[in-house]
Amino acid sequence: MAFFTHQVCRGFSSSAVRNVVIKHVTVIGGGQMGAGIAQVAASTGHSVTLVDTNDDILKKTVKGIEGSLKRVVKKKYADKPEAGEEFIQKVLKNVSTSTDAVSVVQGSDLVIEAIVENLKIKQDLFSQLDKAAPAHTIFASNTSSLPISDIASSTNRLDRFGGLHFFNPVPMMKLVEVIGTSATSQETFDSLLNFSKTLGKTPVSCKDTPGFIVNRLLVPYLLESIRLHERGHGSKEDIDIAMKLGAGYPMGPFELADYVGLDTTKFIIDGWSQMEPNNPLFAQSPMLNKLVEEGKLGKKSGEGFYKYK
Ligand SMILES: CC(=O)CC(=O)SCCNC(=O)CCNC(=O)[C@H](O)C(C)(C)COP(=O)(O)OP(=O)(O)OC[C@H]1O[C@@H](n2cnc3c(N)ncnc32)[C@H](O)[C@@H]1OP(=O)(O)O
Ligand SMILES: NC(=O)C1=CN([C@@H]2O[C@H](COP(=O)(O)OP(=O)(O)OC[C@H]3O[C@@H](n4cnc5c(N)ncnc54)[C@H](O)[C@@H]3O)[C@@H](O)[C@H]2O)C=CC1
Repeated sequence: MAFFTHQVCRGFSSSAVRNVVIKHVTVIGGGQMGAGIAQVAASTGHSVTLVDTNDDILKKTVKGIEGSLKRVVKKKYADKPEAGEEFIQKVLKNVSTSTDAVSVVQGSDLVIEAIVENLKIKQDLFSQLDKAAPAHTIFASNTSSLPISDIASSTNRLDRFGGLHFFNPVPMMKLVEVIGTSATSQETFDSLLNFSKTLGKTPVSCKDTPGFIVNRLLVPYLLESIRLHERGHGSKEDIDIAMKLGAGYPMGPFELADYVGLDTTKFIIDGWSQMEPNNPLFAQSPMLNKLVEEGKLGKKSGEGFYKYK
């Protein structure tokens, strides 16, 4: 259920929106990001419905959340294993699953989309949800690289649409980028900022520009690392060691690209190179393209630049 503060809604089309205190969250996409977002929301007392395309994926996602929670409690409840187990069960009770996004959004204050990085697929999803969700429900995309305004254009709730960009692995990474478009209402933006804080994260405000802040800097760096290797100027192992020990990064660029997912990395650079074909920062990488074509998508598929068990 939603609760509203009694503020005046300034100059936006919706009559239904005030600052929404978010209690029930629908997370769409149970992959790496959706699982992490659902886990963190459920751990901070929100009731969460997690949606994916089939029950096998959802079972795997919930198992993954349980595994991640075990890692969290191992540290947090090191001296009190029973309290740790109790915490895990409490969190898991806050999570339900569904393969029918349209039916579950009816009870949601916030929908966070974390499906494949493809504009048309995201637009199709939101267009359907827009017809089913209550007026007060805020929609947010976790897109890495697509304009939020383009995704939102498939709906009639432009004032109640924003970006919530989390980082991988969500349980560990403290940042959330909150993105407002020119049509996002102040009330929606504030609700998203407040929600990020209730998750224990630190939000930063971003404009709806390509890659927001982090990815606009990070993705060209990842691609330039791959190009450096393609030019024969360093092995991937040496480049990874160099950036960890020479620049203090927790992962080298090849480890990180594998961790993010090579398909997602390629989706990002494909979109930007189409938008600005002459920008050398957004140039394609034959090596990245080949790996994705071979289904080597990084850690999640068992092989990318490196092999994983
Ligand atoms: C593409 C986009 O749109 C945006 C993005 O997300 S870009 C990617 C941003 N992310 C990064 O840059 C990540 C960089 N890497 C790191 O910060 C770290 O390597 C890391 C936090 C992922 C792992 O830390 P690490 O010290 O290198 O490795 P590791 O020993 O496995 O983990 C340390 C602890 O982190 C915690 N941890 C790591 N992953 C976890 C997870 N998924 N769930 C819960 N806990 C986790 C655990 O407590 C773990 O301790 P245990 O080994 O006892 O389980
Ligand atoms: N991987 C990363 O490091 C980050 C990714 N992102 C963004 O988050 C989104 C998801 O990325 P990942 O979790 O890495 O992808 P992923 O490939 O791990 O998971 C995507 C999930 O969405 C599901 N899905 C696809 N279409 C669907 C639909 N129509 N309805 C319901 N479920 C559907 C898939 O079955 C899959 O389980 C992308 O937009 C990506 O750009 C954002 C931050 C970091």
